[in-house]
Amino acid sequence: MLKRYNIILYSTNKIVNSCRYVSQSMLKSTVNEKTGIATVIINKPPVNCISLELLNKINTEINKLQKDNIRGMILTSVRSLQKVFCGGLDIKEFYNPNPDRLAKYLTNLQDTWLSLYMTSFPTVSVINGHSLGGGCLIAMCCDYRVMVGPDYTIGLNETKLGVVPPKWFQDTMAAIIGHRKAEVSVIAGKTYTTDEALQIGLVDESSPDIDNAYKKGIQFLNSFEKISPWAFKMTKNISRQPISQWLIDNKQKDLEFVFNYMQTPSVQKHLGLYLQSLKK
Ligand SMILES: CCCCCCCCCCCC/C=C/CC(=O)SCCNC(=O)CCNC(=O)[C@H](O)C(C)(C)COP(=O)(O)OP(=O)(O)OC[C@H]1O[C@@H](n2cnc3c(N)ncnc32)[C@H](O)[C@@H]1OP(=O)(O)O
Repeated sequence: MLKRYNIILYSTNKIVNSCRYVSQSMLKSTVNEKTGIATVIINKPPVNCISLELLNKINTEINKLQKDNIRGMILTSVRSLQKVFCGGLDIKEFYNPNPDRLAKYLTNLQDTWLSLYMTSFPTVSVINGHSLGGGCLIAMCCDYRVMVGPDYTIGLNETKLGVVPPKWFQDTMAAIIGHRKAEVSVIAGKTYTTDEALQIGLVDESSPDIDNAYKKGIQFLNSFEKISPWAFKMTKNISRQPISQWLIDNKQKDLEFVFNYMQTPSVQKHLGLYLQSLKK
């Protein structure tokens, strides 16, 4: 049986020297057997945008780590992408969608958010690049955020695409920076530089480089060495349960609403224009 570990969601290849397992595509996950800390690296060039397949992998991995009783996790993006932590949900999943696949996607998104938001072990996102829309969401699910800077941006920018960030996206942000600041932020689809994100409390620490950001993440996880895993889990659960319970209670309603809403001509038109604007 492994020790209890913390998780840092982070993008690097060289930190972990003692690997329990590594999956080769889209998501690399390693557990340092000495420290019990998992490093989960998103590796989906060019911008780590989240397709249905990547979503499945993230959810499966979190659930695996949950069973392995790790001490903590770092979540990050592969270094070779250089300037992107996560470009958000894959807009192509929403544009002219296949209805079956869209339903699967939205269900998986709900489940992955629930898994990552409610992990029983501590989690850190090492945000080593831009982190927009769903990218900001997964970073916000973690217990601690260290963002590399100064030139990257983070935020829930959905309104800029002509879509509405669902209630649980907005609640996740409000729990971190407070209702008023979150409201102003999501309405305008605001994105923040590393310094601005630090100032409003969207991230906990900043760092000029990735290695240092990773060290800060590890320090955060090590701060739980003397905390009982049970006390950690129960306290986090009490803190986050009101937000997660809303989704658990309203999953089907939320799914049906978003499923229909995403396919309306007006949303499709906006998504098409946004996709076009991203093309080189
Ligand atoms: C009553 C209740 C109401 C509730 C209603 C709810 C209904 C709402 C439904 C909610 C679901 C919708 C939520 C969506 C959340 C999101 O995540 S939307 C996406 C947000 N992300 C973005 O806006 C980022 C867009 N990308 C960029 O800004 C840049 O690409 C970058 C800064 C990340 C990186 O820049 P750079 O390195 O210069 O790369 P590019 O050349 O721009 O991109 C390369 C390549 O990737 C494609 N691409 C980029 N991002 C995405 C993406 N998110 N999805 C799909 N594809 C993407 C880009 O088009 C380029 O493609 P080509 O190489 O040109 O083919």
